[in-house]
Amino acid sequence: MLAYVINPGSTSTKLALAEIERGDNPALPSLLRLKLDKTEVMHSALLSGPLELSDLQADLMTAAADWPKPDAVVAACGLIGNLQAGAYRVTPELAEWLLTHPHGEYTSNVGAALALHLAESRGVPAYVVDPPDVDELRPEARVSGLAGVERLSRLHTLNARLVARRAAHEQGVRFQDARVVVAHLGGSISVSAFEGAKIVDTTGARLDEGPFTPSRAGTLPIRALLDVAYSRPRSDAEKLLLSGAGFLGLTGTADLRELERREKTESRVKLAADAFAYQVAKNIGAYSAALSARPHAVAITGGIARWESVVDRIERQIGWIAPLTVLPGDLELEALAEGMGRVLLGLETAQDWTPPGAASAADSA
Ligand SMILES: Nc1ncnc2c1ncn2[C@@H]1O[C@H](COP(=O)(O)OP(=O)(O)OP(=O)(O)O)[C@@H](O)[C@H]1O
Ligand SMILES: CCCC(=O)O
Repeated sequence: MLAYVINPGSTSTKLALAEIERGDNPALPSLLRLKLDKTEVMHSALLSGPLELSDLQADLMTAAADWPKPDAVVAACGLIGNLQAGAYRVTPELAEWLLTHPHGEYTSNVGAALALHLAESRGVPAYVVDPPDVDELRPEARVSGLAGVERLSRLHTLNARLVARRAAHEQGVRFQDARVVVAHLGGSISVSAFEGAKIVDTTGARLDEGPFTPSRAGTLPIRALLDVAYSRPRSDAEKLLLSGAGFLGLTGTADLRELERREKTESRVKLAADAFAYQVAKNIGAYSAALSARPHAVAITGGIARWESVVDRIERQIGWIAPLTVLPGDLELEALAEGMGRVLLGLETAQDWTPPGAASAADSA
């Protein structure tokens, strides 16, 4: 099977021609064979209007001009409304909804429109896979200690699901039978618990919970949070918590490659790295406890998984919980291709998207 794969980013769009086949292990049917021919289309500004969209559509058509006809086109997408994980058919309504209801700074809001354009030009269907707001939380995971405040599911779904599946397969366990904890350690961070192929609990990835990040504060003591909130306007508080905290606030830089070099000679940097590894380990422990039994695997991914001494510290602390899989960087193109492949190969069924709220409005009518 062939698919065009699109992953829009803030400065470029990653594209791939993916060849996807069934693997040869009948015990692990979703362990697919994947060949990706990757390319990158640069764009100078965040897309915000129809002109920029048509420019990018034209760029992608040029990049894929010589590619053979695919069976489908698949793209990453933004928030589409608290759904189950998996593939969703892109309709003109979904593409338009993502462009006109962008929640937050999700550059991938444009993904569905790009996929639809390329797919229509080739006469094949378009899909999006595993949006960031996939919501499969246990009912009790939703409840906070303050009535009316719900915990949200918003995470690095694409990468985390792929990494969870690979970690399960590494232990010889089918994803739907596995319990896995995934820590995505990138520019933003989420730690999530997977059971029965569902994301049953997560720290979330933005103004939610979890470890500090290169420039975000992560979970804070409530009294400190109140001090921050009451000492400045909300927008300044958000700016501080999202882009003036974490490693940046503790050491003066969010460049972790630089900190990796400095940690041997600077006690302040070593303490920050110790604290980061400690917070990640504690969250892995907490999300292991969200599972019904000991996890089959723990996995670490994202750019920070390249910082070897941090990974070593984490492994020393959580090694007793389960074997550790380390997959540095992000594998979003692979995740999109595999998600598409599972549908094209008949291992999963694609779902139809309805706008958030449409079902409940219909129910109450
Ligand atoms: N070799 C390395 N050693 C230490 N840190 C590294 C290394 N390589 C990358 N990083 C850090 O990883 C982080 C970037 O991770 P990643 O590329 O996963 O982030 P992103 O894609 O920008 O964001 P996100 O993962 O939240 O979508 C940066 O803070 C960078 O400093
Ligand atoms: C998945 C969410 C990532 C972010 O908002 O940083």
